[in-house]
Amino acid sequence: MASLSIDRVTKTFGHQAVLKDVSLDVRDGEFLTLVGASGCGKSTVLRVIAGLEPQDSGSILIGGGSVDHLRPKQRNVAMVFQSYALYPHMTVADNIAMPLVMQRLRLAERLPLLGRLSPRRGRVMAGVRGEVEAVARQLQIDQLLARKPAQLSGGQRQRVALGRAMVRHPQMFLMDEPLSNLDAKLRVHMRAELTELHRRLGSTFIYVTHDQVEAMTMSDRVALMDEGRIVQLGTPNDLYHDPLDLRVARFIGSPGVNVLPGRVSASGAVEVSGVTLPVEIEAEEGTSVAVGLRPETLSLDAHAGHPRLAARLHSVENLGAEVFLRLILEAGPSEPVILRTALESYERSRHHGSLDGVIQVSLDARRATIFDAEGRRIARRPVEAAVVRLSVSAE
Ligand SMILES: Nc1ncnc2c1ncn2[C@@H]1O[C@H](COP(=O)(O)OP(=O)(O)OP(=O)(O)O)[C@@H](O)[C@H]1O
Repeated sequence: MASLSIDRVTKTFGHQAVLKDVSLDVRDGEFLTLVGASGCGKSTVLRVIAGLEPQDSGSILIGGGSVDHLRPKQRNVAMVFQSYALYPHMTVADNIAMPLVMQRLRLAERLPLLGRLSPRRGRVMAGVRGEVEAVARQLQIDQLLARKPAQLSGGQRQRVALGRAMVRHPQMFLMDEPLSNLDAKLRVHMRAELTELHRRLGSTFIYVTHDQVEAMTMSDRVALMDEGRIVQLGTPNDLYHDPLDLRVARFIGSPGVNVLPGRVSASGAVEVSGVTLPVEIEAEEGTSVAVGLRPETLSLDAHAGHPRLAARLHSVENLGAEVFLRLILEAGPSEPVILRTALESYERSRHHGSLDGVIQVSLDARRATIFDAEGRRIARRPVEAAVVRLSVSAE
């Protein structure tokens, strides 16, 4: 177990700057996920931590000490890949044992015939077998130890790859899209298994994925990367509810955030799609802004103090417990916005015929996030709070 500190790391391939001044502190025992679109540099960060790729500048510290001068083996970190990288001709037991065999037997002792002559080999291998069995029991693959990888399911193969990483008791686990070869159902199952494994081992996990659901469901904290930089580092809740950049708002969440063009009024309020949001932001009158509205901030039911947008129903996606409605705003962009609601609310509105013709959609402005033309979040405070503050200071 160890903490990790990445300090102003840069990396260039040819003329392409792939990592641009990346800094990141990961706590001992933390599950931290690097998430971002393909090519943003996530795997390169992992490879630099592992020592598989030297950085151009900056420093990597594991457990408080620099590892810049250490070779991959000496860093005592284990990497788990999407392609399980198992040896097809070896049994599960031999695959898991491999790192220990390489560590503990000399070259001659590893040779099939010559090795048998070594008096040490039997003792070492008995110990290795015990450790392999213990790890296999933890991963519930102990009944598969005699099989070859071809005789395993995808999920079982991934567990063997995890076992091979665990058996070394590394300081930290580096995982590069380990679930992306699995089908959707198994991925959901393995997400829960990995979270549980992390809890049991108490080790530091650095996990790379382009799947925001994996990042949101498994991690203590998430670092969202774009074009070689970390755009935001925070808890899943921070990234979802409090994105500091429009790229974060757009990347996190499914269905995605609605983004509407808005304009700052004379009072500092935001006008969007024909309504004025009861918020006050720190921007000049006339400034163009982008208003981020998560699908659950829109509602079919009227709420006191919530502005209402006029819209027409475009299409309905019923998931059983909840329903996504695609709506075209009467005063807004031509592409639909998405409203997420409980089935009962949808059924009620449908029953009352209020989904026919023009629908009044209420909007919870307190949960809207507002961004400037560069996509940076603009600070805001609710008007009600501002009014209270003004009246207090006037007394
Ligand atoms: N060894 C290399 N030589 C040249 N370019 C490389 C090398 N490794 C990575 N790159 C480039 O660096 C960029 C970042 O790659 P990286 O694999 O870190 O991205 P990623 O975010 O992990 O993407 P993905 O999700 O597709 O794996 C890409 O444009 C890639 O083509």
